[in-house]
Amino acid sequence: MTPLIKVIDLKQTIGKQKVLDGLSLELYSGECLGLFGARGAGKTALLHILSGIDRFKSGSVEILGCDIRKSEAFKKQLGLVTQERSLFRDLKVYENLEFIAVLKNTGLDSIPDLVKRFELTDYLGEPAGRLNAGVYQRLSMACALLNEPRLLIADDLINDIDPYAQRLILKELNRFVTSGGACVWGFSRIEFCAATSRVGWLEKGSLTFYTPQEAQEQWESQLLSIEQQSGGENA
Ligand SMILES: Nc1ncnc2c1ncn2[C@@H]1O[C@H](COP(=O)(O)OP(=O)(O)OP(=O)(O)O)[C@@H](O)[C@H]1O
Repeated sequence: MTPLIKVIDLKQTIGKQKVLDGLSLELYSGECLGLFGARGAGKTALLHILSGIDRFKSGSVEILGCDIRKSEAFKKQLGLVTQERSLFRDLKVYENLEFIAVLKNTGLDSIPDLVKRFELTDYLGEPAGRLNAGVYQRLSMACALLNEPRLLIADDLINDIDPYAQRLILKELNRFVTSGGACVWGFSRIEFCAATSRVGWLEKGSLTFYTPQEAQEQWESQLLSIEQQSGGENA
C-alpha cells in the first residue's frame, strides 16, 4: 500500500532555532495519527509543512504521491483545520460554506449533508465571528471536508471546546478515517491520544511512535519520575 504521507529526514529551522531535526514519517489510509507534544515542540511547524503552507529546510516530503517541492496538486485532496481561527468572521455560517466551496473549486452539493452531520442548521444565518468556540470548530471541520479530501490536517481540533462539540467532531473524524481517509491531528493534551490510532510524540525535533496506550504509559512514567525527582529534592 502506498503511504498518503511519506516524510524522510525532515529538518526545519525557525530563526536560529532547530525545530524539526531529521524526522521521518509514513501515514496510510485509515489512520489517524495523533501528533502529540508540549507547547512549542514544533507541531504547528510540522503541520504547516505537511499542508504546503511553509517551506522547509531539507529532507523530502511526499503527500498523496506528490513531491510537495515540485507540485501543489495534493492540495486539491487536502482538508485543513488550522490552530488560528481562519474562517471569514463577518460571513454567515452558510456564506462561509458557500464561499470556501467556491475557493476550493468544488460544487455546493456536499453542503446540506455537512450542515446536517455537524448540526449547523440552527446557526446558518449567524456570522462566524459570533459563534461559540464549539460551533465554530464544527463549522471549521465541515469546511475542511467540503472538497471530500483524502487527507485531513488538523491543529488543536477540539481544544477548549464543549464536550458535545468534541464528541460530534470526533465522531465525524472517525467516520472520515474509517471510510478510507487519513488524518494528522496535532495536540498537547495526553487524553486526546485515546481518540487516535497511533501517536507520534514530538520532542526535541524528533518523532517517536507509540500506540495510544503506550503514549499514556510513557506520559505517566515521565510524571512519576518528575514527582520522584522533586520528592528527592524536597527531602
Ligand atoms: N514566527 C515565529 N517566530 C519565532 N519563533 C517561532 C515562530 N513560530 C514558531 N516559533 C517557535 O518555533 C517553535 C515551534 O513552534 P510551534 O508553534 O510549531 O510549536 P507547537 O508544538 O505547535 O506549540 P503549541 O502547542 O503552543 O501550538 C517554538 O519554540 C516557537 O516559539
